[in-house]
Amino acid sequence: MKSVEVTNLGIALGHGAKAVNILPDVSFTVEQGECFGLVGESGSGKSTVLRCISLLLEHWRGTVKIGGASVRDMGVIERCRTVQMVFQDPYGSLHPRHSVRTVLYEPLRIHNLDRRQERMEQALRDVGLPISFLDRFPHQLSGGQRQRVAIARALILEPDVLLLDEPTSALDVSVQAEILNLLSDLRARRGYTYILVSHDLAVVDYMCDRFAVMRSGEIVEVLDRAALENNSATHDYARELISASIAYDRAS
Ligand SMILES: Nc1ncnc2c1ncn2[C@@H]1O[C@H](COP(=O)(O)OP(=O)(O)OP(=O)(O)O)[C@@H](O)[C@H]1O
Repeated sequence: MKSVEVTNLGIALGHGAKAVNILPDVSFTVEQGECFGLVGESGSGKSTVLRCISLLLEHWRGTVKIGGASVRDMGVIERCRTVQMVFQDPYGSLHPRHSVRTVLYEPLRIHNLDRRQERMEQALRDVGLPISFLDRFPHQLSGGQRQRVAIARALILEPDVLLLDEPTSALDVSVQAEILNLLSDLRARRGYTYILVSHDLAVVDYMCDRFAVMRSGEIVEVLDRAALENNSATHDYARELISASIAYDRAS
């Protein structure tokens, strides 16, 4: 699997005089096989970082390398087979009139991969769904099952890196744990590298080896998961964020 190096990533969004420097200058490195979290308040730029890495946004400054190769220098096919994204909302990310078979078949067709039926069946098995689900449509699936299909779609091209943008926050609490367990097992078995955006430090604690605390488009501190236990953050904002989360957990 591959490491990710983000160096001096910057982007302005909006047009003309209204353009806002959303990410002034972000740098971080994720080891191969690591789960690296991005946390911070709403609007701090976490999703924007993922959208730049995946080239959903293109007009950014700086460099993003995966396994030493710049994502900009990869062709679309190579990039899709290197990095895939899973979105927050499985309702929005699956086409309502496309069966699971179509969802999983399309990337195999576009990338001209062989053994398509076998790969589709394996992808469903990997995410804990029965093969019969190939003939279901999104409205015939629960929220958790939809997110499993979205994960299967991301994995079917056998990427090295998964970008996870709040992958459980649209789901019921009981289902959230199932999806986190699935993602965690897949990483343990296959060694994927994850970058996980979450506003929930309990999710980060469960999933991540290290995490970056973001504020106003900047990384204020990178911490080990262990820092959550005794709140050993040194930056004021990171310490406040962790304290607020601990206080919230104790109250709920
Ligand atoms: N297309 C756009 N044009 C202008 N501003 C944008 C655009 N997309 C995002 N922004 C702004 O960029 C900032 C960062 O947004 P982003 O979605 O990356 O934050 P986030 O930390 O992921 O927030 P959340 O947790 O709410 O998803 C926000 O202030 C947002 O309003």
